[in-house]
Amino acid sequence: MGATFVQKVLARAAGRSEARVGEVLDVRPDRILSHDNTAAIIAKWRTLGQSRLPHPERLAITLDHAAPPPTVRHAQNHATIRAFVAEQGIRHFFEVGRGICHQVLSEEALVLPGDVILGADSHTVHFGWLGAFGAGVGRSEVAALWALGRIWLRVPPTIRFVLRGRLAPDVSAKDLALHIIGRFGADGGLYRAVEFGGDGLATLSLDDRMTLANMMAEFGVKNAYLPPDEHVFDWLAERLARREGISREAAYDRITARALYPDPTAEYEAVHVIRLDEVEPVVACPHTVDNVVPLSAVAGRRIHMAFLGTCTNGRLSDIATAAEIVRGKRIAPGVRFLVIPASSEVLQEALARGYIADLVAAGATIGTPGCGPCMGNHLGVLAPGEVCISSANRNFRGRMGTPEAEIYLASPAVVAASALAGVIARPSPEPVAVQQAAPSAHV
Ligand SMILES: CC(C)[C@H](C(=O)O)[C@@H](O)C(=O)O
Ligand code: SF4
Repeated sequence: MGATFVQKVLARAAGRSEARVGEVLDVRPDRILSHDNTAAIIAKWRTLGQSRLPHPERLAITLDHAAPPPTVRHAQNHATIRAFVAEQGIRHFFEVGRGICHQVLSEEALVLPGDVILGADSHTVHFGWLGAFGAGVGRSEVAALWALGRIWLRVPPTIRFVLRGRLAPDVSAKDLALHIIGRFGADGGLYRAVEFGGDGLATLSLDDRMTLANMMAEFGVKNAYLPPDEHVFDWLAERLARREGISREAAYDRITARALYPDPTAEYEAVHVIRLDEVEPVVACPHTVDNVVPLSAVAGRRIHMAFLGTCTNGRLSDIATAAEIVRGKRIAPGVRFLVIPASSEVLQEALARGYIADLVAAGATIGTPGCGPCMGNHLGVLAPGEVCISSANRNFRGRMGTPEAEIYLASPAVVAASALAGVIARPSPEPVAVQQAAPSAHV
């Protein structure tokens, strides 16, 4: 019998030739991620009697969740992390403004196909976009990982999604992810691995693949996996070559050498075929990500803020889409349109291509690359009674500040179109009529 991706990748990281589903393995990750929560991990690690990291090169730390720091407490937190980074000689450290951990580690080619990355962040499943095993773990686990370099992981069963066809032009990878979560439930993938396959996969851009893998955290999965192709290898090779000062060819060889693919005879818990051309624009309504309805069911709902950003949809293609929609127009009175690029690389490219100028001319506000108000830390939280349309991945009650606000999740195109219309809107050249009576939040 063949093996799934997760069986192969965990077996290799445990120094074994194979692994059965349900087996607990002693896994050695290639990379250990943490961010602003690193200070809490340092404290736990010290209580384990530790004072020197045995493998500082395996760590990667970003300052992104409250960056720049909004309070003295946050600033002190960052200062503690910087002191630790200097003390332990941690090379892979990314300052305020560099961007969100998942985006930055991808751009820096610090995670390669076939790698195992564990992070103190639930969206570490993101790295499935490039064919790595990424999983979130708790802060205590990270402290133990720093000390021991190993952790027990149970090999999960796998659900396979076979993608066929192509998404319609007004449908995005965000709609696809929400479609899956809405159909199978927010716990549909609990302690499961998901694998994507099928000829539809090749039609997804790299940004789309990142969005899809990232959103699988909201499906409850242990990890997500998309088989890496030459587009992924090329994207990484250029970056790895730059970072390591090696030739592109040498980087390419290193990247492809460890890529893993499931066997055609692998056993799956379930296989679902998704016809991409049947996926429609959707919105996740407050206050759960699986409260998914067709866009038309909530179109016309009055909004106060439109937020474009996060590790889910803060990339160049997302900003390009938004810029195209608002170019030469003005955002609706009474609406704030907040745009926060996922990284400094995204911001620089968006500046060079004129997208930021278009957005600012239309009345948008641009924030420092990072998480922004995604989890309610700073940079644009909501007031009681306010409604936000957001390109993020979570709409839990209280997520962006007050429990009395409502968050609707949608694609970047819908976020931008809604910023113009002042109501949840489908991107369209036609003017959108404001609905007088707002429909219930729980449509
Ligand atoms: C702060 C961090 C631990 C958290 C996570 O694990 O996902 C955050 O990134 C989030 O999106 O809620
Ligand atoms: S952007 Fe949001 S979801 Fe992503 S890591 Fe930051 S807080 Fe978490």
